[in-house]
Amino acid sequence: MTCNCGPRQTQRIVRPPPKTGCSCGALQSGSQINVPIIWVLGGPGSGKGTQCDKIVAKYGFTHLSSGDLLRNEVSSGSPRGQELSAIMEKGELVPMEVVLDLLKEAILKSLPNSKGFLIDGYPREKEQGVMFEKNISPVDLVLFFDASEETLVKRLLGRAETSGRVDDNEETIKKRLHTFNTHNDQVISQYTAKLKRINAERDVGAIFQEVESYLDPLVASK
Ligand SMILES: Nc1ncnc2c1ncn2[C@@H]1O[C@H](COP(=O)(O)OP(=O)(O)O)[C@@H](O)[C@H]1O
Ligand SMILES: [Mg+2]
Repeated sequence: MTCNCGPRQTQRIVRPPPKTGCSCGALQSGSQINVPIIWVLGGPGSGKGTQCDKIVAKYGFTHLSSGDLLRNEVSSGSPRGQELSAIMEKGELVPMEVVLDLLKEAILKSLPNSKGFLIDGYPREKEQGVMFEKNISPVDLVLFFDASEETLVKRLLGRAETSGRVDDNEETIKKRLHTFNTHNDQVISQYTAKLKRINAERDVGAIFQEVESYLDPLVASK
């Protein structure tokens, strides 16, 4: 017996067109991003937050930390926040869609007034980077703060004394470092010309000088 409804597999997913002229489908609102987008990468404790604060002070960029967005969701007490909390306490990565949604919402909210975006601690996995560029915007620059495991542990244990973060304890730190090391090489290997590998063992000021040498030309060219 033949059936004329056609095999289910052939059903197409039709994406709605973006509301404005952009054919790449980035950002559902149709808003174009014409300010710099910078990913800030590095192991936990490598100084991403510290450098982002200095970048914000000089360039007025919007700093979005995926970790902070997630921690805000946790402290909102929503059911999604409770699930996230359990994952983060284990030092594991939360589902990709959740982080991407939170970032997208935050970018859209700040877009009208932003001079640029620092995306701190994202992407953690190769696929997260692919999804970001597909769904939000291409990245302009990838800053990678490179420090040894020994330095990272030392700084995080220092931060633990004041941060109150549930994941700043020795056992979770080790798991976070393991998670980071497992994924990071794959993430950064995707980017060649845009990737700036910065020696993060130095003092805060020396590191920032190098950061400025990448951001000044970028800002001038946008
Ligand atoms: N270049 C540096 N030298 C020494 N300590 C640093 C440096 N950068 C950051 N720190 C300290 O290390 C800890 C982790 O820094 P943070 O910026 O929170 O890292 P991340 O955001 O990458 O996890 C903080 O206590 C911070 O003050
Ligand atoms: Mg941080």
